[in-house]
Amino acid sequence: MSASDRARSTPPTPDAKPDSLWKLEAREPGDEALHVTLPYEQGRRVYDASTVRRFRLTVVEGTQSGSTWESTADTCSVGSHPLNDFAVDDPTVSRFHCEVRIGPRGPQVRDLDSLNGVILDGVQVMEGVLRSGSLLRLGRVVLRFDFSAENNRLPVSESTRFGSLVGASVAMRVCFAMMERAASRDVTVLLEGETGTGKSQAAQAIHDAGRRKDGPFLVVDCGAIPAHLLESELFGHEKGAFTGAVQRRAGVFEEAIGGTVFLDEIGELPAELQPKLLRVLENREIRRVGSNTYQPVDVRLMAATHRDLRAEVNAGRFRSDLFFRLAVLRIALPPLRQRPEDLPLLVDGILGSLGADLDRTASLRTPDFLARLRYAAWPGNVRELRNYLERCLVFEEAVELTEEEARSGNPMEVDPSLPYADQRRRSVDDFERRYLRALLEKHQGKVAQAAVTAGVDRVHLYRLLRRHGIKP
Ligand SMILES: Nc1ncnc2c1ncn2[C@@H]1O[C@H](COP(=O)(O)OP(=O)(O)OP(=O)(O)O)[C@@H](O)[C@H]1O
Repeated sequence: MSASDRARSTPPTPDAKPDSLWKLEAREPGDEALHVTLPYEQGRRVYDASTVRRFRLTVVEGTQSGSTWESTADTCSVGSHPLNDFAVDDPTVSRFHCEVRIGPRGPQVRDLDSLNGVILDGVQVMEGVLRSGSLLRLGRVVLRFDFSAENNRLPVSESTRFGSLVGASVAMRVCFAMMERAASRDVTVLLEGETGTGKSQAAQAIHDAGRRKDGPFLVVDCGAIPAHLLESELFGHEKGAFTGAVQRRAGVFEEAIGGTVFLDEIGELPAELQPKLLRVLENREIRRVGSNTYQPVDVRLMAATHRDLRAEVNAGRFRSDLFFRLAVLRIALPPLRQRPEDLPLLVDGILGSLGADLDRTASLRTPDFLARLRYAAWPGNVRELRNYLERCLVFEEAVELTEEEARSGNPMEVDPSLPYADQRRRSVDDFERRYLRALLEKHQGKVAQAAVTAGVDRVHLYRLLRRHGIKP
């Protein structure tokens, strides 16, 4: 936070709590909880607060009939695991069944890939909009959603920047508030969000703003390293531990002592390595491949994922105990399409970082230009915006957006001003991209399996993926 940002502190809100530490609501002995209550702090720094409607979930059918849960923030996870915000003890309810969230377009429910699905007012949905009185059926249990009379306040940073990240929207400033908190403690952080939303930059910025800033910050992309090499990459190996281990080698955890290890795409961590990582988080110790002894490591861990790990837990692909150890503080970075009000700041910040002077920035960012950016879809989020702005600088004008960047939210939309052949190609391209992404998601990126399901040759599938720039 800059000195000028700090100077803009506002007086404490009337209901500011004197509590200067965040509260981790542990619900099982030894377990840190997923649910973090971020306090308002008096004295040193004061957060603005934005408000969200408070809501209530009541069990109207099922064994816990009559029990109620009232929101304290903007989200509620519901499931049979005791560490959910609202734990519903019923065998037909999945461990993480669904999430209710007050989003930019009002209250919504999202199915977390539960076994029995979410039936909203009689209709099965993956995502659906709620209204007061809506009924949610989860297996044999029915919940009613109601708004309460009061509002909840969310902690919002007073700053529109954290490290290299910028954003003026409430959603980003809520994230910045959490990042400021994460920097002031050694807590394990799980960063969630679509590709290009700034997860890696956020991890780096939290490290840089924390007490380990002079120590190493080492990144491992769990999805990019073959499973059989990942263990040695993380924990190191002894000489002769396996064919090719000609000498003893320290792993990333040893090399990062005094600093931070950032595990990108943690959802790809192979099942056999999950208990080993859990041990690092629980006991702060590692064992090199081929060694019989554990050694202590003083390392902070941060992780990122573009998947919802709770759905991975439901599917049995990710250990729930590891999820809770990682998710002591969860920061969900919102997609760019949900925060168009960030565009002017992002454009200025990115053009500046690309070396554009004030004149070039001013000539490019006309109201028309910003309006076009506002209606684009940005599936690759800020990374895609950055690439686009770089193109504009190279060509010294506001170049056309590519089809993918420009596509509005509705994939079925057709443009009758285009020739038939162009429109058809556009629709087919759109279908192919969405199909390929869903196919890979279903098969966790395993192209051979995906090709069998799709009924196409593996080589053909690779060619399609390459054509659309999709990495398995
Ligand atoms: N809020 C932001 N402000 C400024 N730049 C941003 C912001 N968010 C992302 N960026 C920029 O977008 C690019 C992508 O960011 P980053 O690599 O951190 O995303 P990511 O979520 O980790 O992506 P992936 O999941 O694909 O690895 C970087 O150049 C980063 O600086």
